[in-house]
Amino acid sequence: MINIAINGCNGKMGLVLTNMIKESEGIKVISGIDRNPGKSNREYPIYKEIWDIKEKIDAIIDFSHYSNLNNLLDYGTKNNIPLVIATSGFIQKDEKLIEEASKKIPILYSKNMSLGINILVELAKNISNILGENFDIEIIEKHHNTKVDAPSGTACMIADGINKSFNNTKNYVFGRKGHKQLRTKNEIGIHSIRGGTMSGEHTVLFSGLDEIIEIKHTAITKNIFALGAIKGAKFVINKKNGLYSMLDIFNFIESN
Ligand SMILES: NC(=O)C1=CN([C@@H]2O[C@H](COP(=O)(O)OP(=O)(O)OC[C@H]3O[C@@H](n4cnc5c(N)ncnc54)[C@H](OP(=O)(O)O)[C@@H]3O)[C@@H](O)[C@H]2O)C=CC1
Ligand SMILES: O=C(O)C1=N[C@H](C(=O)O)C[C@H](O)C1
Repeated sequence: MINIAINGCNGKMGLVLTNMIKESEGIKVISGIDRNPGKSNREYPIYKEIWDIKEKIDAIIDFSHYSNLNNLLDYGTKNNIPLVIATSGFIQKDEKLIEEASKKIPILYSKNMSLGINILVELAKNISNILGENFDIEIIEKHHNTKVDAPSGTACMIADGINKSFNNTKNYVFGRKGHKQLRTKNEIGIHSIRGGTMSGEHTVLFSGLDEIIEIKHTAITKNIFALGAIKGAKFVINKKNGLYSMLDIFNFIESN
């Protein structure tokens, strides 16, 4: 049995993950952490501080807030606990900290836990390699009206993937308010839409002369992210120190 703590257990993903783990074999939530522990009733204890966890846990799944990162990494590295980090909104400096911590413990970090998005990133890289500079690339992401960070981590992950195909020469342009010049060839536009209960939609547009290629992924429910996180926890607990992505997991699942 794999014993899990959920960081951000009172949030939307915390609830979906709790319910999905209940129906999964070989894995159980035994602790939760959230800044307002009394807000929800769960079948496991909820702590305000990660340092208060009393149970013996095998891994932590983090769907919380980017401001929690230091505590999470400190706790993980000091207690030798593998981490699945799904939270978004980190800046480059934070990602450097994740990389550093992964020298001491195994960390699975992915801005999107779904299989589909990870495939979309690979497709977008391939399309970019084929099209070269001839098409303008824009990414549009749509999420629910309670999402606190913009652009989505996934939109950045897609942009970073595409940028690799251009030897990291592209600039990112977030919206175009106030722009008084033409779009340049070396930009990737990133645009955020917020509304209702959309679980997450990402579209990449490759716009050329008189033709458009569009690839889109839609998360129909949040279950897909929870499922990926569960696979992530099962994967990461048996790994050596290092930084892993969902692509490592899908290879792992195929070969097992
Ligand atoms: N990688 C992936 O596939 C996915 C990643 N995510 C990411 O996971 C994170 C959580 O998503 P979601 O569950 O929808 O968000 P919620 O806001 O619903 O949940 C976050 C939880 O963390 C708590 N929290 C703890 N510390 C803080 C803090 N310092 N500031 C704000 N909140 C804090 C919140 O408390 P309170 O309610 O009091 O604010 C809340 O209970 C987000 O970053 C989101 O982008 C989401 C889905 C998929
Ligand atoms: O906040 C969300 O809901 C999501 N956040 C992640 C992101 O920022 O990309 C992943 C997913 O799109 C849902």
